[in-house]
Amino acid sequence: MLGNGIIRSNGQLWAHQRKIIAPEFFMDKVKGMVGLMVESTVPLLKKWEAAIDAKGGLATEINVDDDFRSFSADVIARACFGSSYVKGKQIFSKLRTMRTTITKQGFLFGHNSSRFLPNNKKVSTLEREVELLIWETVNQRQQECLDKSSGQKDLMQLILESAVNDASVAPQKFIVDNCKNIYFAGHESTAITASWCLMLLALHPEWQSHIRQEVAKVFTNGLPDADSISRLKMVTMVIQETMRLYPAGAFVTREALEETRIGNILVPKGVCMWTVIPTLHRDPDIWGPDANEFKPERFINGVSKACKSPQGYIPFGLGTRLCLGKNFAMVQLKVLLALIVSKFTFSLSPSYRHSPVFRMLVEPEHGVYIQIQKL
Ligand code: HEM
Repeated sequence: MLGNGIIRSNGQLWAHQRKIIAPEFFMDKVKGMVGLMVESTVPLLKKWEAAIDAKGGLATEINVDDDFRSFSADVIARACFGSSYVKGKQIFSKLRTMRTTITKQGFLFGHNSSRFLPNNKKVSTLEREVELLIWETVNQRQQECLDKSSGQKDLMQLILESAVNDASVAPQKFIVDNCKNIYFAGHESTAITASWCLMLLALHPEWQSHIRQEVAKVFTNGLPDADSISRLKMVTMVIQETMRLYPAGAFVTREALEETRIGNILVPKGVCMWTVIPTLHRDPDIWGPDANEFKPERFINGVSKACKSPQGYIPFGLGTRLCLGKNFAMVQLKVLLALIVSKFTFSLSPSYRHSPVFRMLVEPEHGVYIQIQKL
């Protein structure tokens, strides 16, 4: 599903791809995207307001998941690719179907290649359709770049140039694989984290109040900007605690490139090690006896004071392969949560059924339903 893009590649090819993509998500670049993140939040806020108005202002049930997916799809498409949302939306929905089809077969990443399995035929068809759509978007983007000849290059343009200039890679595969990687890594992980945040905030109205007070103090004119976003301490703590309890990415994997000793375990060359993030994040030896409870206050003095070991908290992984969208995801989540909580009050709907499920990412199996009212 992810081809040979940045997520699955190693060695020279990985280093080359990381060098192109990572700078696009450095904090100074991300700070410049706060405005477009706010713009992408507005339709969601309006949609929820209209739903409440339609009920005469009474508490209204809302399923948040699809709206969060649309929001993060919009942000990533506009921030990185300048592509039209309509095409982006089709790509995301096909990638999502691929992800759920693959995980139905019980595989983690990649799928059994036997063409006799009925689901594999579906996955291959979806794969072809996704590649075609991405390629159309690339062509459209190439034309836009020619028309505008703008000095500012976005991620799509950088990937395009790199593919054309590098003789060691097949340009079409390089572009399609990396677009799929960014769409996949950047879109659903953020949307799912936002769903878990709303579920936990719905259960903890006192944290909605803390966020509201903070937002009132920090935002001028009720809207975030690059400076005020970095001062949202309560919002950050809520996101950190949510990602401790429900990290969207469930595993960090590493292959031993040579025989390696870890403590008193000898890991033979070629063995792949999987660290299960949710287990680590709920280990009472690292987090204390309240490890299963939602307590954002544990992060008040930062991650290093919240747990016994800095490697005990890894929602974005660690080391050289640390998630390169970490800043982008955090800022996006802060904008979204701050605006929602400053406009609405909400509780968990009786329709919500708690069932975290692993489908490459850990998501709420039946979605998150809330009862929401305007403030
Ligand atoms: C809340 C949202 C997100 C979570 C929980 C998350 C989590 C992760 C995790 C656990 C890894 C593996 C790190 C490792 O192996 O040490 C990872 C890698 C990665 N993430 Fe994210 N991520 C999120 C958002 C994003 C966004 C928004 C983007 C891009 C726009 C992104 C792009 C990537 C890429 C490209 C990698 C592979 C990095 C490499 O192998 O060099 N992620 N992410």
